[in-house]
Amino acid sequence: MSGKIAVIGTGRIGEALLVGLLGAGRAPDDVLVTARREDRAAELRTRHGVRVVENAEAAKLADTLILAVKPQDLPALLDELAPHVAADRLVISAAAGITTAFVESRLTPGTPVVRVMPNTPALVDQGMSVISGGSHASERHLDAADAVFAGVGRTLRLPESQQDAATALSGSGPAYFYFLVEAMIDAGILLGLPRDKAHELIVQSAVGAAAMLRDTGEHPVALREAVTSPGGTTINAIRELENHGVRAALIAALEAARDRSRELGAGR
Ligand SMILES: NC(=O)C1=CN([C@@H]2O[C@H](COP(=O)(O)OP(=O)(O)OC[C@H]3O[C@@H](n4cnc5c(N)ncnc54)[C@H](O)[C@@H]3O)[C@@H](O)[C@H]2O)C=CC1
Ligand SMILES: O=C(O)[C@@H]1CCC=N1
Repeated sequence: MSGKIAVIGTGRIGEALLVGLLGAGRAPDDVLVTARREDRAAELRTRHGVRVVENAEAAKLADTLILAVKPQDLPALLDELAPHVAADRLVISAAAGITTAFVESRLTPGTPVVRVMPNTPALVDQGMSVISGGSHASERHLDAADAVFAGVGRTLRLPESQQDAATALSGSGPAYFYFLVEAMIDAGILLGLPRDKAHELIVQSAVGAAAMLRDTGEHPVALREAVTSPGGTTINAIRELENHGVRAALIAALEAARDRSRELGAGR
């Protein structure tokens, strides 16, 4: 399935996907976006050279619709789009928590719906997108969704029952790393380093650690052990992390994110 793609709701993740799609070589003429406010529409036109259209027009013109509005705004958007979405279109929802069954229930019966949980590193082609099909999504539709998101990073298919967990891990995941980086830069300040130098040291350490995780195939425990010299500095830091319950805090944090994803979908 090729043709035009529309990003409906071009906020933070919508724009990240847009940039990723254009960066992956999709022609600006083949990408439509929608925005609620005219100043935002003008910004998107100037910044990315894409056509900004009304939601209804996007639904009529695009073969694939990516819905990237907040879960709370999705019901109203679906009601607005439904009369204009032909049942041969592919509808991809990126809304946390919202089930394909809910989206299907608001559209023409038989419309293929795919649920995708992307993440913002799609902006730099390093996204992680988790894909699940609804009841009318065939292998061809899943392949089509896969092809769109593979252009902006890695993709993984999981049963929809695991999407709330995936949302907690990879959808929200980048935020946890930014939080850690922010805290580690603060530590650099405490240790007397200038902020820009602390930033450089931590960001490059994060990039290096991420590349090691991805490229060596080593388990994170082995990689951490290789940094942790007997009687050295790292083990003192690790002891403090364990004393402060950082591992348990992360487990609880991701569980809370998973629960919120479930809540967002509940009753819808
Ligand atoms: N921000 C992220 O890292 C991720 C977000 N998501 C999901 O993506 C969705 C959007 O999240 P964000 O981008 O963070 O929110 P956001 O608030 O930055 O973007 C939502 C955009 O949708 C627009 N919008 C709302 N109703 C509209 C309508 N009827 N027609 C056209 N545009 C409309 C808003 O004006 C806004 O620009 C949510 O459902 C979220 O669960 C999924 C994965 C990652
Ligand atoms: O915070 C949120 O609800 C969205 C979903 C995953 C990442 N951001």
